[in-house]
Amino acid sequence: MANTVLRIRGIDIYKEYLTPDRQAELVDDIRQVVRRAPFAHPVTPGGRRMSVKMTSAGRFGWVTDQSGYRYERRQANDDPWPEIPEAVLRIWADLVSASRGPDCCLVNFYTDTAKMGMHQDKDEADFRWPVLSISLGDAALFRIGNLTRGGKTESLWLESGDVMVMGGDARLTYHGIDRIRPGSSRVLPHGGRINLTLRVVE
Ligand SMILES: O=C(O)CCC(=O)C(=O)O
Ligand SMILES: [Fe+2]
Repeated sequence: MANTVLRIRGIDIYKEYLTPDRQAELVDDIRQVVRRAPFAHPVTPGGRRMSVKMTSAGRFGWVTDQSGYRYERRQANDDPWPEIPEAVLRIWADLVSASRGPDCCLVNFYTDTAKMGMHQDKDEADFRWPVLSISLGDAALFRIGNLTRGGKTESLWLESGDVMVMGGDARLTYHGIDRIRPGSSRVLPHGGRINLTLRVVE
């Protein structure tokens, strides 16, 4: 596979990092995760239902509801979150750290019309650890902003098999997903997009 690494505003984007076989394996693994931790539409602290469906794997899951954004050790039904699949951990070990694994794999599912507003990932305790993001399925228009809200932005399409690392000075860069390009991938048989973000929480 071609391994073009783009660097945009300090964010590393590994285009086509995952072969089609690895992408298919990850999709199967995520299907198992979702069986044990079903997707839900989270509600923001402001009371708005997010268009993206979410679930998590790992020691912590990221949740949001009227009482705020946070990490939880258990699902709403008190079950622990499923383990992060080995194939997912391998990507972190290869690109971030072989000695310290992530605590959370947030799983986002985007239907054709879902999007995610500009935000920072800042609910983690130690920003020296990057956030690693894996894209599967339909392409998504990813917008990269600045360390404070507003200002000029740049956008790029994240495609199935792309892996991104937001670390260092770019760890707290504002980012979001403007839109999905429906029908752009066959990796998910029923369409849509899965994004996995790996985070060190504690
Ligand atoms: O879907 C993406 O590529 C970005 C997801 C994201 O920013 C997040 O879950 O915090
Ligand atoms: Fe984010």
